[in-house]
Amino acid sequence: MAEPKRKSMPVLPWMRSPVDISLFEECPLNLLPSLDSRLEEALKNMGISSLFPVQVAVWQETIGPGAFERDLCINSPTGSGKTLAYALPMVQMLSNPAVKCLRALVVLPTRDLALQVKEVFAAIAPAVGLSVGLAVGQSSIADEISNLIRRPKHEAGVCYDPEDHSQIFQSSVDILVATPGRLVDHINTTKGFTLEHLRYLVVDETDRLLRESYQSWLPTVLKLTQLTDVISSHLKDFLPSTLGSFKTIRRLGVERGFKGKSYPRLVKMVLSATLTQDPSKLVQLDLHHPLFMTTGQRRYQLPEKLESFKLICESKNKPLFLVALLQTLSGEKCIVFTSSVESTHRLCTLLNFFSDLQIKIKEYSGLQRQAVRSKTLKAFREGKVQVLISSDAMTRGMDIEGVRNVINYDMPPYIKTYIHRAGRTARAGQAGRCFTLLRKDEVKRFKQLLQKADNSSCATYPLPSDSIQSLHSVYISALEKLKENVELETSKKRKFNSKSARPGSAKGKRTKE
Ligand SMILES: Nc1ncnc2c1ncn2[C@@H]1O[C@H](COP(=O)(O)OP(=O)(O)OP(=O)(O)O)[C@@H](O)[C@H]1O
Repeated sequence: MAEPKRKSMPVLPWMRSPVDISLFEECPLNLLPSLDSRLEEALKNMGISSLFPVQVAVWQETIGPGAFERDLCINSPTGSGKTLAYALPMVQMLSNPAVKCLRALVVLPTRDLALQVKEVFAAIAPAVGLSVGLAVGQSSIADEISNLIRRPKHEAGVCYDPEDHSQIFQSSVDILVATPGRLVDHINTTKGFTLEHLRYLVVDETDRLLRESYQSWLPTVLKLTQLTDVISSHLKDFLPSTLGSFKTIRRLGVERGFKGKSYPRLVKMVLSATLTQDPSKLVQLDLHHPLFMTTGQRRYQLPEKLESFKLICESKNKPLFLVALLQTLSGEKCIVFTSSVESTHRLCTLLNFFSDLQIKIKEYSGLQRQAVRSKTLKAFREGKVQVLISSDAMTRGMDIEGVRNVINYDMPPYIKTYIHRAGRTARAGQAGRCFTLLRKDEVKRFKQLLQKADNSSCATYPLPSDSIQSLHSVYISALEKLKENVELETSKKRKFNSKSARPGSAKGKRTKE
């Protein structure tokens, strides 16, 4: 008899005795201890009447007895409500500010994700006198600066030191939601942008953000928030100019939860549905006495009400199976994931040549301009588009109401990819289905991959064979059209590239944002 597989033990000792989020229960707002009544009202306006388990658990460690004493590392399934889990206690702690200054920073890997998180803050923060800003490069840097920094009118007769930015610039926001690249731009170049007063740092989708350096945003932020005024006077002349305004040194002070320290500790919360346990990655965060919070015993969890199915077919018949599947799903909102931006484009073009398919299908990928992506996303949210063909640009964090199905057109290479893709459905306790199209030779590897997650059973989805047969002739003609389309696009691209390469050509000078 085969020996049962041993669970892998985290290397870091503090990860071995986590708080188990699954032991917490939903809590009605009126029973949540110490919740500010204005926030309760704001939550009700959002349609929220109780907090989810991860939100209750984090509340206990922040506003409750935990009192923000420790940095929190939160591993909780997709759609379990992690955004509000960190947003709510931070907003409550920062409520009724005496002066406006940037005190909370939330970093996310993509613009669309940052926009989504900003909406959550914007729904609760104004209720307690806080404002939220966005630094994602969606608008011009000048527009962004004017939304983030205020320059108060000078009073007559008062002398101002032009070098002292704190006298002439003021933050317009208390909370900033940012992508790493734009954040570094502001740190380096925006006059008056300061992390001097920062009290909370959230690194959402931590494992994704720690995978790349993104212009060294993390060491930069940590450096700027760790230095004290005392050190500053000695180091001032030696810091590289890339660290931007030296006004980002934090002020001295004492606050609750930072016993024995003469300056406020920067509280960090890091989160993911697949939080890394790699010490070499986590060390970059410089966590203070971290507390690991996770759901259940298994490292990887899928949403409780997610059903997983597989469809086995030959490579060349994949489009046919996909079309037949989409027909059986009869217009339900659906995201189809492919392995690359190129195959996203090709598949979307091909599907739109299936004339009988009465479904609005659009692509969403990193190859497109942000404006196009945002427009597509809006149409998908509003239900004007029913099927989104996406590269992994949509994999993480995106919360779109009513997505009932996720289809892996290409098998996800890792369990983490499966979890994040599948997690676009079955959110907030709703039911959802994840279908994966597989070649015969992929079945075994896919089974092994799913075994790494809880509730990993995956039945074969029964597609009636006549539904596939009937599509053959349309498929042949759609393929022909796709071929013509690819040729046309290739020749257009060639022409564009040769024009761009000409010396003095305006297009040749265009740079990517
Ligand atoms: N207490 C609540 N009651 C009802 N709905 C909630 C509650 N908290 C969050 N939600 C909703 O649940 C959905 C998922 O929340 P959220 O996006 O924060 O999940 P997540 O855990 O961050 O997921 P992911 O790991 O995919 O980023 C959102 O639509 C959100 O509005």
